[in-house]
Amino acid sequence: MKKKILITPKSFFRARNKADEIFSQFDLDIVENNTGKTLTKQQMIELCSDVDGVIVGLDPMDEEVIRSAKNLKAISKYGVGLDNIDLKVAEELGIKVKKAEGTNTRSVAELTIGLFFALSRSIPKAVIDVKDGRWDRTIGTEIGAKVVGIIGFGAIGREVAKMSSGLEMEIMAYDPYFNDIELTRAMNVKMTNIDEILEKADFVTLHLPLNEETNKIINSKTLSKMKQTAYLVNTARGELVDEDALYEALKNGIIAGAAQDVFSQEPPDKQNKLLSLNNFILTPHIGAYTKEATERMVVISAKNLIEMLF
Ligand SMILES: NC(=O)C1=CN([C@@H]2O[C@H](COP(=O)(O)OP(=O)(O)OC[C@H]3O[C@@H](n4cnc5c(N)ncnc54)[C@H](O)[C@@H]3O)[C@@H](O)[C@H]2O)C=CC1
Ligand SMILES: O=C(O)CCC(=O)C(=O)O
Repeated sequence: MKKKILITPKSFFRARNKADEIFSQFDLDIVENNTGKTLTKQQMIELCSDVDGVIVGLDPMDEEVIRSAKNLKAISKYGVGLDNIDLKVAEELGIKVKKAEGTNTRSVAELTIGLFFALSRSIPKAVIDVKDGRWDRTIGTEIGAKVVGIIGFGAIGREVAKMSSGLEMEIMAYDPYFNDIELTRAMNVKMTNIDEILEKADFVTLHLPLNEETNKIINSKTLSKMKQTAYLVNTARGELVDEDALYEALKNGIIAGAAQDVFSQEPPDKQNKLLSLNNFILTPHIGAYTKEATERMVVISAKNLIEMLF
């Protein structure tokens, strides 16, 4: 029987041909998000009203959207963060949910390491300076032998650890749900508590999911435990960091700098105070935006949806 599906992520359509090979074997009526943007809740309610399945990016799939989608049987996440999907309601209604596990691990880890360098050598400032006619040779710091503190030791956290090890960094990690001691020994990673990470790390990097437990895990109290010379890097989710507290910490020299790929509101408001700070750098949620990762996300999210629907 024909199934109607909705595909929302903009970058899905760049590698669309990879999914067509999979879709062509099934009887599908495909609706596409042609706005080129993340959809609003109202748009999701309208577009999901009669679909059997959805491949969803960062668009809201909250309780109201899910309950209003009367035919919905499957949600395939284009990516790995499930924080935009109300998993409890989906479970209650028997709607299957699957993420495209591991598809963007390498890309996010590479961006994270790139942000370490961007911060430690003030690369964004240096580019702007020279283009604006200033020859200001800022003295940075080396990364080798510095301590990286990884909060969330899942797929991306472990990939960052591997790359940090190649840079000869000392590696610490905090993850209350990770207990493969053999692996951490083999990787030369010290598993510890969050306080030791905050107190000792030169780079604190976030790789944990957003949920009730982790919302604002970085706040004025945790920031105050960090070294004045330390950098915070967030390529996970904006809401993990209290942005007002981060602004105060950066402005008052509580920490040296921060980089974010993600914001609690995307795109951030032009008035967002963080954007006015020289020691704050950012990228527009491009962690998974590589040719390789998007192709993997397209293939796996398409396969996952088909598996759940047929
Ligand atoms: N910037 C971007 O474009 C992307 C961002 N992400 C974000 O990165 C996150 C991590 O992705 P993966 O590593 O693939 O997920 P994963 O599920 O493999 O790893 C997450 C790890 O966090 C740990 N964790 C859970 N609660 C924790 C807590 N309270 N404290 C410390 N650790 C905790 C889990 O035990 C798990 O090991 C995603 O949830 C997503 O929000 C993921 C992909 C792309
Ligand atoms: O870039 C995307 O659309 C999704 C990437 C992401 O944030 C995730 O995988 O959770």
